[in-house]
Amino acid sequence: MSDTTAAPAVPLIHDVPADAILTVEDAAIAFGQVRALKGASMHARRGEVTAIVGDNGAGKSTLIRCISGVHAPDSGRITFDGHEVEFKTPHAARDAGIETVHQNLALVEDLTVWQNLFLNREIVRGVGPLRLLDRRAMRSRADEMVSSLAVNVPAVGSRVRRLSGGQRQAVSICRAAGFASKLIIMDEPTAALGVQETARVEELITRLKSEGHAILLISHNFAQVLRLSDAVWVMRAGRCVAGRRTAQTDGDEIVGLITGARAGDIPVEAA
Ligand SMILES: Nc1ncnc2c1ncn2[C@@H]1O[C@H](COP(=O)(O)OP(=O)(O)OP(=O)(O)O)[C@@H](O)[C@H]1O
Repeated sequence: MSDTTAAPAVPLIHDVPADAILTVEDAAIAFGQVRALKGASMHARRGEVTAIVGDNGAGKSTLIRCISGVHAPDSGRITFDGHEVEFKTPHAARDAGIETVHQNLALVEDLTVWQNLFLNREIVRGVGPLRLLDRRAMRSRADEMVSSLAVNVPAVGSRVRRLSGGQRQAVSICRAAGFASKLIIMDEPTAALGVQETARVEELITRLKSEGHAILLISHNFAQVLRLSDAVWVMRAGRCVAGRRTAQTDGDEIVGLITGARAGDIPVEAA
């Protein structure tokens, strides 16, 4: 069964469509006494924007940190691109094709756009023990990355500290998209942006989707979620309590699911 809105006939955690690139099943993690995830299950399909929404403290960031190798869940299972995975580090997740655009963007202010694009994945050249950074190759590849995504950044030689919030976000997204990523996770990508910059970043997200990237989007902005996403998962108190095709839901239902005014319908084990 491929429709997340349908009631499961058997007590599976949830039904997973054949084109899922990511599946999280029953992920749990505690930080001391705090059970941040209590058996969260969700999936994301290839070539779609999948949104995760929920109130503050619902577990959204923790869930994406488990997917992106920042935290190892205490229990549960994550399947990515057809394989069960246990990422020990963000680097391992990146190697598998999962890129994350964090809220703090992780850019170095005093470095240029191209240096940030290649941070920790520099191109080196040389023979034998003599290894040199290939600045020319990185600059030219950076130019290609920026122009292929048509992102609104000035020359790749500009220092990040001179860029606007939207331009920084674009650099960060460009970095995530530029390295053959299969899944791009974005945590509140427009929270700090103005109206026009938000529109540009949303265009960029739509373009990445049309190029085949799967995108996992955390956003508190319901209008944005309804505009951009194909599917939406609602988290409450450490669980994904409902999954919907976005076209089949609306803001009222989502708010009700977030607050608990509407019961969730994904079966979960007892607390
Ligand atoms: N490293 C940590 N140590 C202790 N508690 C944590 C840690 N990370 C998250 N938590 C707790 O886990 C719960 C879920 O937090 P999380 O940040 O995942 O929620 P969220 O849905 O992303 O919230 P927000 O929308 O406010 O960012 C919260 O109670 C939070 O305080």
